[in-house]
Amino acid sequence: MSTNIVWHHTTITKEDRRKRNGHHSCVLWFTGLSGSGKSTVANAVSKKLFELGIQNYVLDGDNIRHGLNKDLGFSAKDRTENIRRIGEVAKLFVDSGQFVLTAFISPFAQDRELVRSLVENNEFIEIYVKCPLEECEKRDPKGLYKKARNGEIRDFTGIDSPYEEPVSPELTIETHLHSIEECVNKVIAYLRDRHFIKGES
Ligand SMILES: Nc1ncnc2c1ncn2[C@@H]1O[C@H](COP(=O)(O)OS(=O)(=O)O)[C@@H](OP(=O)(O)O)[C@H]1O
Ligand SMILES: Nc1ncnc2c1ncn2[C@@H]1O[C@H](COP(=O)(O)OP(=O)(O)O)[C@@H](O)[C@H]1O
Repeated sequence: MSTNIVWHHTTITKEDRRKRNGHHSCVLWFTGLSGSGKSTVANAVSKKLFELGIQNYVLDGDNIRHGLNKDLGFSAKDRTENIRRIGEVAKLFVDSGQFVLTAFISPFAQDRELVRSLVENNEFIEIYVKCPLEECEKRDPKGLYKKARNGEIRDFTGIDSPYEEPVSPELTIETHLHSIEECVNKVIAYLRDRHFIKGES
């Protein structure tokens, strides 16, 4: 596929952009069941980072599937391609010197590992948004679990499509046990402790 295509190095490097921004750049990869709280926590962390003057952007499942990935459905093959493309986009954000927060179910461990391998060692932070299926189903913010139980939606994660739990994520947040604010603080504390952002946790 890529015959006759040569990688073109940019004049301004990732390091130049990081220096100008005054901070590191990385991927905060939120993964978890539908309704576990990926979007809610990612957006709240994004707001906090914004207030701290950190360049960041949220890539959200529903939004990406309206545009870039609107040709993809929810078969295992399409989910893998969904995550691969998002991984490539996330890599571009890291290269641009920004934090990128992604909120996708990303149910397959192998797909998440592929994204990890696209960026450098300290640039991928996997955040497992842990919440029991029963609680996600109770929340059902979009009414999708109800539809899945009624058979109106097929291949729904947690119902008739698998979710592979992260084995050793950088961070786990348990949204059925802790408030949104507590979950956000845990992410920010992690970033401070690892010197991704300045300040004491
Ligand atoms: N079959 C099926 N399974 C799971 N989810 C479904 C399905 N059909 C539609 N939706 C809605 O799509 C959102 C998940 O999209 P993602 O791109 O995050 O999925 S994946 O990572 O490719 O598995 C998911 O959004 P979140 O609730 O934000 O996770 C659902 O709203
Ligand atoms: N600690 C928490 N963290 C995140 N969301 C929570 C928490 N407690 C309750 N919720 C609620 O759970 C729902 C999660 O929905 P959403 O963020 O869209 O999940 P996802 O993006 O994983 O599908 C929201 O209605 C949110 O207000």
